[in-house]
Amino acid sequence: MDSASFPHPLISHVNTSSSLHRSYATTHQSARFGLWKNRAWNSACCAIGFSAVGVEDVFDDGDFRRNENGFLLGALNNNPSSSSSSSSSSSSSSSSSSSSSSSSSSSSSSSSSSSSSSSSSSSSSSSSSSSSSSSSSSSSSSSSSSSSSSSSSSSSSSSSSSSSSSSSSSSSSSSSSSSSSSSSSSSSSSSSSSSSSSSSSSSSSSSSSSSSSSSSSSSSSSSSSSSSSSSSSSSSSSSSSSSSSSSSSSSSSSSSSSSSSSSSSSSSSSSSSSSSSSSSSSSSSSSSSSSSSSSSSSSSSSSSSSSSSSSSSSSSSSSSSSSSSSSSSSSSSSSSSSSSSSSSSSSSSSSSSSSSSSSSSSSSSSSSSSSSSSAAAAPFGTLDAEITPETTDFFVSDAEGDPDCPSKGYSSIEHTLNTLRQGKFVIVVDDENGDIEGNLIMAASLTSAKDIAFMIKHGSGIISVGMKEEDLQRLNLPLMSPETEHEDSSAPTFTITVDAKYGTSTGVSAADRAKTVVALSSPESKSQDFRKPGHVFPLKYRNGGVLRRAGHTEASVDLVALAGLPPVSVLSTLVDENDGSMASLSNLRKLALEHSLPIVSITDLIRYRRKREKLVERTSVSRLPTKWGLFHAYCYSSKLDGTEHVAVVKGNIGNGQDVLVRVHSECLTGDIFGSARCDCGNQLDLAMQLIEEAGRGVVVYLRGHEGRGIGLGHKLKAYNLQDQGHDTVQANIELGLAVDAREYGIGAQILRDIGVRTMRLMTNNPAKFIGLKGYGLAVVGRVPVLTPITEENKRYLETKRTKMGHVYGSDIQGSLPGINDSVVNNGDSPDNT
Ligand SMILES: Nc1nc2c(ncn2[C@@H]2O[C@H](COP(=O)(O)OP(=O)(O)OP(=O)(O)O)[C@@H](O)[C@H]2O)c(=O)[nH]1
Repeated sequence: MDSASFPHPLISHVNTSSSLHRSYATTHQSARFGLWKNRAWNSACCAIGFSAVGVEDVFDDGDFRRNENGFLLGALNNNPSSSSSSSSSSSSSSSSSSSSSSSSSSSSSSSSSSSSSSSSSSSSSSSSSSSSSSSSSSSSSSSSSSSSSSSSSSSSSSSSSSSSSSSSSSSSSSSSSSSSSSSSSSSSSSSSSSSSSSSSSSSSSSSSSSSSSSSSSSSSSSSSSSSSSSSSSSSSSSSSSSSSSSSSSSSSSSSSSSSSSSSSSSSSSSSSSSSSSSSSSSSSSSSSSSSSSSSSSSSSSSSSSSSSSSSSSSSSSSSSSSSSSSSSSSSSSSSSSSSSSSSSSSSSSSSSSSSSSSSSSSSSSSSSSSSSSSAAAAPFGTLDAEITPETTDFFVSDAEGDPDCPSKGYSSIEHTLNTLRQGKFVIVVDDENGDIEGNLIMAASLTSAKDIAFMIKHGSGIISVGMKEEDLQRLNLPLMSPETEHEDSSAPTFTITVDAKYGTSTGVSAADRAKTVVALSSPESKSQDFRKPGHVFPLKYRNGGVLRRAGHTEASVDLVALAGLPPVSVLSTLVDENDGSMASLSNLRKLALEHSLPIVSITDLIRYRRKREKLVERTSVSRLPTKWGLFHAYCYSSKLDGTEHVAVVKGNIGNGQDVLVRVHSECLTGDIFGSARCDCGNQLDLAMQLIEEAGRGVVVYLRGHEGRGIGLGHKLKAYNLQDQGHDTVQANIELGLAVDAREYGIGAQILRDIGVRTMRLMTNNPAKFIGLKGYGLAVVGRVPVLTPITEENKRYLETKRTKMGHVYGSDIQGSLPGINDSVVNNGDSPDNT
């Protein structure tokens, strides 16, 4: 009948921990080349998102553009290590910068950085990164920066100034070196420098220099930090980490301090890493900054600056190593600082396995910095969070499946509807990735005694009737257990049972039950036409149907309604005729074959409905000046539940190509009150800032996503559990709630309505880019949204990485539902989850 679990991938990307523990692939190569053919991936994508190609057809005007690098062609940074750094400029004193280390058993590391500038383009990225270790040779890293200059006064103005400055800085590049010591910087021109540090057994040093930027009034400073370590790795690591953390804190404070001078966003990040065992090497990072008037980039120890007027920037980083992945062992982390996005230069290294990444960085804006700075910076090394450049090649897939086609082995929706119109049964199966449940369903209005006998023979014996709320109210049929409706969205919603009063005897025979079912389907029926309790079990359909809950009740009513029949269904769970257990998929298929019944998947039904129904309505648009700049606010109302969502739009979306997009889940505590428990507020700030800098983009703010869909009250309860030792995933489970009940279809439709066609999505969450694809949208790039890691949020972030598949690095270490899970928990910081 209806035990379908709420966490259906198409509805609420509820990431059960099991599904979340799956990783993309065991290797990056497989991530790059094998993933798309991976059936699990396909089904995950099919289930959660939609094929860009397929949906394009639906909307007709979808215009999908391939990544210019081409699918699968772009360099995937599969070097688990990378280096990152970021820098910031700050007001007077402080410094920034960061770095990461890499270890190499032997010797030196070189770093190079390159800066690239791009002028006009909106995108920029700066970056950072972490380090890598390689047993053999060297690693290099360097990186980049972002700048912020600050000037003047108010925070608001300053933020805009920072934005301008950072907008001027653009791009990042990365260089990578592979095995040997060479480093190549791929992308662009300008300066590169290298620094090297070496240490004998292990050392890490990081040096960074930063450049300053000054903007009109304010100053800038540069600083460098370096850390070195000596032999003992532990001490070195600790020292480096502490140094880095201190640098980070200083940088974060610098960001805030810069905010004092002007608030600009700047930020910094640092990272350090320590390698546990063997060695460490250093990396240097450089930062460059640009200001509106001048820009410079510098890199590492010696800084060379290039100036070009407006744009510029810098960054690069990379490291490489042949094979070892540092990410797991040596942890490095990075953080953020301002700027960037987009254009990534993907440089890649030549060597087989390594590639580098650079990335961009981010920052927190002044306003957010308060929260970030309020919490002590965490010692890095707990979160493997390399910052990477925007990537373009790991989630645009041809292999998502065509939503017009049924899943393999299932009947099409159209065929199913035709069958229902003829008064016949169909078998409805919930997601084959979960526990299978098959139900025999048909239109209640067309049910005969023979049909009920068939259901009794093959089913559980319980005959249920799916009904809409208004019909239940008309018949005065309250829920048997009202509290379950809200507390447990996965629970079937049985009302009190009934028998038709007229023309029946005991109510239990097939004929009597058929009469009851037909009576329930009649719009003319009244409450007094039924005896209560009885032998038929009405079930309350949740408004929105399978788009809200992927249950058999909703599926059956949706199908009957789509067939043009009164929206009342009859359904019964199919069981194994031999032992009474739940019928297996093969049993279901056998039954379908024997009786020529269509067998339909709820996943396909959801896809079918989503393709055809508009779920949001634009209700108003207004000008919205913000502290970041001028935006326009678009209000949308969900047709499913009336929730109002907002999209904040910058610039002219135009042809909708390559739009910088953030789909942000509501987090009252983080977004409004600056909670340091999570990174939400800082991410929102950063997204707004980056869009302002880009001059074009959209933040969709999804209400109802609070606490990953569990609501504010539950989230606060989850906080308490986390204070008692649970991680964020365990806390939700402990509360009996979904780990992640969010659904992104509404967000996708809002983006579509605004005119977005292809987007560079700012997220670290794979579920998001999967969930947003389709609807005539394609995700052509990912822009990491990395903000400072603090003592308060580091465990949360680490849990997101290890248990929820969030991707922080250049390598794909996160998980995606449906992909094997051997890699995710790779040993780093297990106790942090
Ligand atoms: N249940 C629960 N929800 C939380 C907690 N901290 C933040 N959230 C919610 O998590 C949601 C944000 O999800 P995240 O996983 O942080 O980030 P994301 O949006 O999935 O991914 P990004 O795009 O990378 O930011 C918001 O709705 C927050 O309210 C927590 O401790 N428990």
